[in-house]
Amino acid sequence: MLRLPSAELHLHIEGTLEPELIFELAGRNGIALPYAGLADLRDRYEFTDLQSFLDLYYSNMQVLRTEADFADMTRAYLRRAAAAGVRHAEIMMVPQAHLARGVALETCVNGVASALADSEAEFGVSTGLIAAFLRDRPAAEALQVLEALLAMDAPIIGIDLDSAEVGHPPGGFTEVYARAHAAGLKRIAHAGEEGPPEYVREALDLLGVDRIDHGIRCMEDEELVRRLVAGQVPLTVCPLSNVRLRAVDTLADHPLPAMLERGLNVSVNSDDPAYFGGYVDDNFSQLERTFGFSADQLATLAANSVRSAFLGEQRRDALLAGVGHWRAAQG
Ligand code: HPA
Ligand SMILES: [Zn+2]
Repeated sequence: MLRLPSAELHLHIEGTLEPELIFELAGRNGIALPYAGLADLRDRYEFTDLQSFLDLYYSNMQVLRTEADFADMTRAYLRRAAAAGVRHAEIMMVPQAHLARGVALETCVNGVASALADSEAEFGVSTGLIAAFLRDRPAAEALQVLEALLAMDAPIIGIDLDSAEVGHPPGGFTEVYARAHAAGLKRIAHAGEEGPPEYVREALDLLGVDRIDHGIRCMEDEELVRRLVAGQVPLTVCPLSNVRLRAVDTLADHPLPAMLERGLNVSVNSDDPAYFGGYVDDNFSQLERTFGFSADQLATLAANSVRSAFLGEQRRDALLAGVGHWRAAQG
């Protein structure tokens, strides 16, 4: 069967480090991991909330040392994403987490960017790179890193804000977002994953975001839902992530069907696929199984992802035509 083509807009490249690659990179770099083996590492993928995931996620990043490590990780994701039907991927990386470990900005940026540069030819996946900043670190540090990225002419299309959400509202980062806007970058922020609807509103009003990552808690605020529908603000939803981080109890409790029903501009994304039980195709197939989504609903989700991507007109139209072709093939 033809794979549903889509754009993946919410993807942390460091969250694509599969256990096998973690061990391979640790071996290559002479790093002793605190796990008895692959099974022991996998056993730790039981999360109670966002923070319990972040602790393991930041710890595993220590295996990334060289440009080749970042490039290999990125290439492995692109290969897997292509198999999942992803035709365009906007990929986040988190420079501060690597700088804190003594890895140079050039090492991580150039490593990821080198794999992205070959992606369209190698995997048929067009790409964009997004720098994510840590909201639980000072905004001044984020601003400093943004300036360094601009100074090195890093090939980024936008910025994002991630990590521990509750207690770290978007409003603290207005200066960073204003600087990014002035530099011609797109603005994205995680909001409304664990944090309240008010954080979504702040991201819109104070940061001027073009897109919200997650945003699922908007459903608690009718006025906010109306505003998001009216503006067709893209919400990059990550269903399996929300289950694994206990933002929802089970997939059957996920608000995605209700969000679609309300006319919100929602797409399906994998977030940190190595940690959350699957890539975009896994998300789609579990949604289909749980909610019995129709071909029209699946095509709407895919078309939303393409329309919400920061793409040139030609590529966007080609990908939308692919979604139309998939829909027609479903009968
Ligand atoms: O889902 C997430 N939320 C916040 N920060 C993150 N960093 C990686 N994944 C996530
Ligand atoms: Zn995320």
